[in-house]
Amino acid sequence: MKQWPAYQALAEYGNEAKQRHLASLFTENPQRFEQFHAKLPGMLFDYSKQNISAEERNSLLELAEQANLKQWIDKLFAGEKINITEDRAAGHVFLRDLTNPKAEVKAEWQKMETLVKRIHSHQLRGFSGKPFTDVVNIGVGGSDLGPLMITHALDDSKLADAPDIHFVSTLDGKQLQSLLKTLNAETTLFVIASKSFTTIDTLSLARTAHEWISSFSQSEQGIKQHFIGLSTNQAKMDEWGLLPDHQLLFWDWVGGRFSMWSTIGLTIALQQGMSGFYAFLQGAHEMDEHFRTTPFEKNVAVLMGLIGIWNINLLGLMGQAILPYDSRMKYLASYLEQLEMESNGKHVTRDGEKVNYRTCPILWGEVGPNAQHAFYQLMHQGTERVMADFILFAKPTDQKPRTVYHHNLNIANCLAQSRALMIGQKGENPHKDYPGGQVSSTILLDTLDARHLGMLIALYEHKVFVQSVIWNINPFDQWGVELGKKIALQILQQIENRDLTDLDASTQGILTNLWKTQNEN
Ligand SMILES: O=P(O)(O)OC[C@H]1O[C@](O)(CO)[C@@H](O)[C@@H]1O
Repeated sequence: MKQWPAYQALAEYGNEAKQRHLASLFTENPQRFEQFHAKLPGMLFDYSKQNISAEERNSLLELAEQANLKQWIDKLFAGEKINITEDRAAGHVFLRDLTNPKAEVKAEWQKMETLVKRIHSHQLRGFSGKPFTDVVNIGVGGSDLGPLMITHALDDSKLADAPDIHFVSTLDGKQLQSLLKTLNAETTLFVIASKSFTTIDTLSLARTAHEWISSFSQSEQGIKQHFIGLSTNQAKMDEWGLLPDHQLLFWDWVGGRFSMWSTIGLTIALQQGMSGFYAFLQGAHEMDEHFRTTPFEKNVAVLMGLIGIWNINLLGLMGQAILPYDSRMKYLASYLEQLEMESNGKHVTRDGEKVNYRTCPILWGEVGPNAQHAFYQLMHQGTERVMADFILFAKPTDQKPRTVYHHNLNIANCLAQSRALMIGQKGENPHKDYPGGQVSSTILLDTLDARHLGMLIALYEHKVFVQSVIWNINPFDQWGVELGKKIALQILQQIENRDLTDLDASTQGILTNLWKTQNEN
């Protein structure tokens, strides 16, 4: 990044920008909103509350040109193998192009549609002949967080004949244990979602679910009706014993954290119907087209990515808050934590050189109105300078007076917080001083529905991609998660054998005390 000529100008601008107060940009320029927002149908992106001037933005746009961003976008959409460490394309964008689907994708959509119909019409039934009322998605990371977020957000518009959808992911087994207490085995269908179909978290839970169903039925064929698999690994699904028409495939060119656009989105289709799932894909495709074809200065994803670069690399901000002002977006922050930090949490360039600049910031977040009563104190008066994304939906869910009142109250709070963080206020004593100057962007979507959610998530995916290009890192692999998994398997064996050999003193000490406590009970 630092080799590009535009970076030198940016470094100087950055030092100047650190000296000014964000609020002064508004007093100096009444046209600031006009000049620092971008729009596309259904979405407005306001970045006027970022500490950036028009010249600084121009230099960022030049940096994008010099880093060959346009060529990288073309490579992404051409399906080139840009995930070099795994020798794969990153093809999630192809899943969303419904007018021009790949043959293998079309075939799988058809299979998914058939399965959804069989479940909705009660053709598919459990071991005792009863239809399914509940579906439990067993998966983790990308095989959990996307569908969890979307089905939670869209629960109000669930189809009348849709089953209730539940999610379990944690290998401690507690989530599954307490969920099973509320379910009827005769009417519960499990979806085993795993790109690799080797993840121990998912397979251990799937085995527990299988034991649970088996404790109610002796019929092998009947038990098989209760399980569906979603994976790229057909052989492993066969080995597990899944029926062929209970297997939905996707492909290695779909990354785990980009997989809810594939058959991993089955629970979304079960809740919203295939038309709802396609609306979700369509929204994402609209964002893909915007990203692919819009000049950089009006391109929301490019601007969002570049503003992140400005904040992180030139202004030194390392915390990114995600603040949706709608409780239906409860899981957005968890989802984006994986999307951004698993993608861009890298310390070497595509060529394997150690970077000499910062990459992905630390993301955290919460539904805005709750976060106001939790961590906003730090943002208003702490010592950390952070950046925030406020996400707001324009339309209330209905026109009932109480609904409209709550909606307006919510909007007022969102706007009050971004304004207070920006302008600050001098207090009667230092304890009541608000320094202000905390930067934010606001994403205003027309309404919360499948299409707009598709647009929002694709926007963040492309922002991540833009930043990866500027940082010259590969956002599509995740080698960092492997070491812990490997060590966990070794330690599990050592726990089972009560063996402390070659473990560090801390691990030995914890295990010794843990075993002692277990023996006491
Ligand atoms: O879908 P799988 O193969 O079970 O993997 C689950 C998750 O595990 C990870 O590999 C990280 O451990 C994620 O990238 C992925 O989304």
